[in-house]
Order: sequence, then C-alpha cells, then structure tokens
Amino acid sequence: MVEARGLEKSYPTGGATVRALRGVDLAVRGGEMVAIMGPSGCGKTTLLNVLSGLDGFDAGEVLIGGEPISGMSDRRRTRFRAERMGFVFQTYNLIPVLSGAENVELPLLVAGAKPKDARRRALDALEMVGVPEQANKRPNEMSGGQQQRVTVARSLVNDPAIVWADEPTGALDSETSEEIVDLLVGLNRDRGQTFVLVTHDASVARRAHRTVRMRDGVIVDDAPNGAGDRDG
Ligand SMILES: Nc1ncnc2c1ncn2[C@@H]1O[C@H](COP(=O)(O)OP(=O)(O)OP(=O)(O)O)[C@@H](O)[C@H]1O
Repeated sequence: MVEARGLEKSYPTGGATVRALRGVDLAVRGGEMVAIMGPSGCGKTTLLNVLSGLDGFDAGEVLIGGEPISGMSDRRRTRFRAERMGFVFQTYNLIPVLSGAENVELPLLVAGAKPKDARRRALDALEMVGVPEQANKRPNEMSGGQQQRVTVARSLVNDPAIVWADEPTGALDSETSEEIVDLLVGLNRDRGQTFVLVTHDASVARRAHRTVRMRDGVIVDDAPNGAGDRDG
C-alpha cells in the first residue's frame, strides 16, 4: 500500500544540516496496523510526513499503491492525500467554532461534496466511533477522549486507504488512551482500516500488528507483536 525505499531527508538549519532520515526502507500492507517507536528526535514524525506526502524528501522513493510519489504533480498529490488519507494528531486539531458534525464533514465539503451528503456521512462516522451525541457540541464542551473520537471520525469520513496517527494518545490519561487504542484496533480488525501510528507508549505499540523501531534516522528493528497483545 505504502512503501519507502532508501528514504533520506535533511533539514537545513542555520549551521549544520540535520539528517532526519538516513535511508529508511519500510512497507505497509493494506489492512495492517503498524506502530512506529523511537527516542525523541529520531525521525518518526518526519517519516510520517514524508510517507503521507505532506513533506518532500531528498533521496530514495515513496510508492503509494505502487506509484512513485515523486512522479505526481503537486495537485495530484494534494488530491490523493485529501481523498485517500486520513490524519489524527496528538492535539485534536478540531476547529473550536464548529460543532462535532461540522468538524467531521469539513474535509468532504472542501473536496466538493454536497452539504447534505457530507452531513449524513459525518453523522455515520460519529456513530462509528461511538460519539453520535457530540454532533452538535463544540470541542470545548467535549472531554479529551470525546474530542479524539471526533478527530478519528474526521480522519475516516473520506473512507481513506490509510490513516496516519502521530501520537494519537499522547495528550490523554492512561484510561482514555486505552479506549482510543481499543477504538483504533477495532476499526482495524472489523473494517480492515490500515493505520500507521507513532507512539512513545509501548502499551499502545503492542496493540499493533508490528512495531517499527527507529534511531537516528534509520529503522533498527521491525518485528511482529505477539498475537495475544492485540486484545489489550
Ligand atoms: N522543520 C524542521 N527544521 C529543522 N529541523 C527539524 C525540523 N523538523 C524536525 N527537525 C529535526 O529532525 C530530527 C527528527 O525530528 P522528528 O520530529 O521527525 O523526530 P521525532 O522522532 O518525531 O521526535 P519526537 O518524538 O520528539 O516527536 C530532529 O533532530 C529534529 O530536531
């Protein structure tokens, strides 16, 4: 589904260049749930941003559905991202003046959906993640866990091939964190939703099919998790 080959990326800073990715090879298959772990600054977020086409790279290649991303025009890449990918971040990134339903339907409206269809799909997505009652509430009236569920609904509303989650539980207490991971595991298991998630939390990572460990811009380990761990 998504594959990186020999991926390299540096950030030019004032003096020295930071080599954030130093030759990363990684393949994510459809239906997989992959966790990425590693110490702060090892390149996890950079890898996510490059794989999802949010950011460019210096060498190597990213293939999406077998197609090199470098060959896509900016417009096509942007459209591909909007139509085929979902994103969940640590901070929920909901728009404060919009209701739950309005936040979830926004990506569809931006992509040109009819308002009535967008609303129906937003309500379905909220139902799917277990918070239909948040449809008419503003983010500041929701708990952290509820906000993150709404964010997950937003990431799924366009029926994406893959959802990228950067520390989706980073801002949550351990109990709520477990609820959100249960939700993601359930969506993966029941709907075959592909997830790639960055986490610092080993108890979150072990719920994925496999854990990829990074250090200093390279992958140092990539191994399946025990089957029993997925159940939590
Ligand atoms: N926009 C940028 N400009 C310059 N350097 C950057 C930029 N973004 C990241 N870096 C550097 O690239 C390296 C990798 O950063 P990245 O955010 O990918 O790491 P990370 O593993 O996600 O870290 P964390 O777990 O703390 O979020 C770090 O040394 C970081 O300081």
